Amino acid sequence: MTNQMVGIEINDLHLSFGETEVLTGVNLDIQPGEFFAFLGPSGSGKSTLLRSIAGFGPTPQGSIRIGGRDVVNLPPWKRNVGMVFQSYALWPHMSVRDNVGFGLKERKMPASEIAPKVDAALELVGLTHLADRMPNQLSGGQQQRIALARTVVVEPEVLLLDEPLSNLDASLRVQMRRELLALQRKLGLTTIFVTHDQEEANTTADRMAVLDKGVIQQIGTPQVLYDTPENLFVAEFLGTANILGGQVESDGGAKRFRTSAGDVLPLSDGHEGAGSIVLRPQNMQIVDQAGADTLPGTILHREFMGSQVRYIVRTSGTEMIVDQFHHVGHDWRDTGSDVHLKVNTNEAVIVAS
Ligand SMILES: Nc1ncnc2c1ncn2[C@@H]1O[C@H](COP(=O)(O)OP(=O)(O)OP(=O)(O)O)[C@@H](O)[C@H]1O
Repeated sequence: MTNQMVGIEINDLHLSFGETEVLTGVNLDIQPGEFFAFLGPSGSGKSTLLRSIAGFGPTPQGSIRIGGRDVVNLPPWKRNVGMVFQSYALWPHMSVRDNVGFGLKERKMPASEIAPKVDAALELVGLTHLADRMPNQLSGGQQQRIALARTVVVEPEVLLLDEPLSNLDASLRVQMRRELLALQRKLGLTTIFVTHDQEEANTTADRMAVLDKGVIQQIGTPQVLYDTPENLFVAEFLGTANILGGQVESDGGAKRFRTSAGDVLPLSDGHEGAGSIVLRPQNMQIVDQAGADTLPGTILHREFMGSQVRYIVRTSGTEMIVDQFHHVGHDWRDTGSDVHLKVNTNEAVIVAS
C-alpha cells in the first residue's frame, strides 16, 4: 500500500444546524503524515468538524483543502478520505475477506487485483488467519481492526477516526491505540482522531486541537497544551489543575502573584494585572517550614494511589489537589495537620481569568 502524504488546511469554517452555530471560525493546518487529534467534551463539535472534512452533514461556510484541493463542495466519495466509526459497521452477512474487499469491488476493480490488496490489508492489521470468519465470530478488537483494514485498503489520502476505540474495554483500548499509531506510522497516512479521552489523545497525537462550544481553544503538542494552557478551559480540561485567582504585581522589578485571599508567591516573570495561577498537583511539595515561596494549608483528606499519595489541602481560600511521590518507609501526613505548600512557580502558568 502506497500513499502520497497530503496536508489539510481549514480556513474560517462555520457550520450551523438550523439557527444554532456549532462550529465557529475554525482554522487548522494539519501537516502531511501528521497524527492529529480533536479533543473536547461531549457536544463541543469534534464529530461535526470531522464529518465536515469527510463531506457528511450540512455544507459549511469557509474552506477545507486536502492536498491543496478545496473539497468543501465535493461529495464524500470524491474527497479520497477513509473514515472509521465508533460502531465498526461491518457487513454481518459477508466474510472478513469480503468486508475488506468491498470498497475495491464497488470501484469495479478486477477480482485478481482485489485479492492481493485484501491480503496486504489483513496482514497489516495482523488478521490474515481470520479471513474466512464472519464478523459475529470476531472479538470487538478484531472487528475494529477489520474496519481499519477495510478503510485503508482503498488507499485514502486521509484517515478520519471518530472515537474508534470507545466500544472496547479499557485494557484493549490501550493496546489498540498503540496498534493504531504503529499502523498510521507504517502507512504515513495523515490522520485525524476524534476523542473525548485526553489520555488517548496525549498518547497518540503529534498535535491536537482542544475544542469547546464549536471553537478551537488551543492547538499544539500534548506537552505544550498541558504545560502552557492559554486559558482556563484548556488548563482544566487537560489533567488536574488547581486554580487560584488573583493578580500579578510588581515589587521594584521583582514579580509576584497575590492570591484573592492575600497570599503572595514570587514569580520569575508575568504580565501585571488580574489573572489566575494554574498549579498542577505535582508542582507543590508539602513542607513543615514557611518560606518566601510557600502557602499555609491544612490537610483535609489523603488517598494512597500506589506510586503517589494524593492530598486535598485547604489553602489560600480554596482546596487544592497535591500529589507527593510515595517511597518505602515514607511518613504520610495526617488529615487535619497544618502544613506549608512549597510552590514551584517556575512550572506554573498564569492565564487570563
Ligand atoms: N444533526 C444534527 N442536528 C442538530 N444538531 C446537531 C446535529 N448533530 C450535532 N448537533 C449538535 O451539534 C453540537 C456538536 O455535536 P458533535 O456531535 O459534533 O459534538 P462532539 O464533540 O462530537 O460530541 P460527542 O463527544 O458527544 O460525540 C451539539 O450541540 C449537537 O447537539
